[in-house]
Amino acid sequence: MSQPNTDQPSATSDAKDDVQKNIVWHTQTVSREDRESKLGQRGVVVWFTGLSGCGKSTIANELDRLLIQRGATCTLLDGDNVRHGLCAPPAVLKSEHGEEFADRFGLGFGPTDREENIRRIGAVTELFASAGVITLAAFVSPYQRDRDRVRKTIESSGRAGDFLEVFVDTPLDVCKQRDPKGLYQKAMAGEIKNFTGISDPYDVPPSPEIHLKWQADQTPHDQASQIIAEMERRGVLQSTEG
Ligand SMILES: Nc1ncnc2c1ncn2[C@@H]1O[C@H](COP(=O)(O)OS(=O)(=O)O)[C@@H](OP(=O)(O)O)[C@H]1O
Ligand SMILES: Nc1ncnc2c1ncn2[C@@H]1O[C@H](COP(=O)(O)OP(=O)(O)O)[C@@H](O)[C@H]1O
Repeated sequence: MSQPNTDQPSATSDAKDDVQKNIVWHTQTVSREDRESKLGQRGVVVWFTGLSGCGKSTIANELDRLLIQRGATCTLLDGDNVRHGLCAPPAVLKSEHGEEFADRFGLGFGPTDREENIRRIGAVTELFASAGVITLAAFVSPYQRDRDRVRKTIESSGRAGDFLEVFVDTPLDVCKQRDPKGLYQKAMAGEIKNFTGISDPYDVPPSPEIHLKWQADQTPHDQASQIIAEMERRGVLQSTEG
């Protein structure tokens, strides 16, 4: 957070400081541990990152299904869906809230908008994880700095190891070939700007907890099972055996 300018305080910065001073953290009666113990699980965040079309949604959906099947309480936040509500673009907000509001709070794909997108989603995953829910999040999240900030948020409200970064490492050429929504076609034709992998950068995670390297013969079920095995190995998910 930036320090206030004490030499020439402006009315605006004073007002902002006052707002902050008047917001006080309230400790809750029911603890995170109480909630986790009731659910019989640890509230962790499994964060999928990778290019559009790499398989984040497909694998996350399969993982969600497998976790539910074994009795876990989990939820799935997915980029395309969240960008219809919590992180809607200006055009969606405009009719209901007006142009000024839409310009201020609507999100696109520029670097600052992606940063705010991931910040909002990170805050939501923290709320779910604090409630003891296994939270799956599937977002391009191309910037390492933004992903690291979410990790810090999750681990500082819970424990080290509560954030698992899953890098869905599918080559750009395979993603382009799949092109399930026709977006690469449009991006290559210059019809979509700032498209990750084409006209926008992607920071390869240097040390993800789980690295899903593309192999032609691997199914989404194989990859989701690999994640479950790694969660068990790390002790963040109870094994069903024994
Ligand atoms: N410019 C650009 N770059 C990347 N992706 C784009 C873009 N424009 C639209 N889309 C579609 O929006 C989905 C990505 O949204 P995210 O919220 O995951 O993006 S980000 O994390 O803020 O980078 C992404 O979803 P997935 O294909 O599921 O990854 C695309 O369908
Ligand atoms: N092993 C695999 N894992 C994930 N997706 C796969 C796999 N093989 C093929 N696909 C296909 O690739 C596409 C991936 O799209 P999607 O899951 O929406 O990716 P993302 O969410 O990363 O944009 C889907 O059409 C899916 O059926």
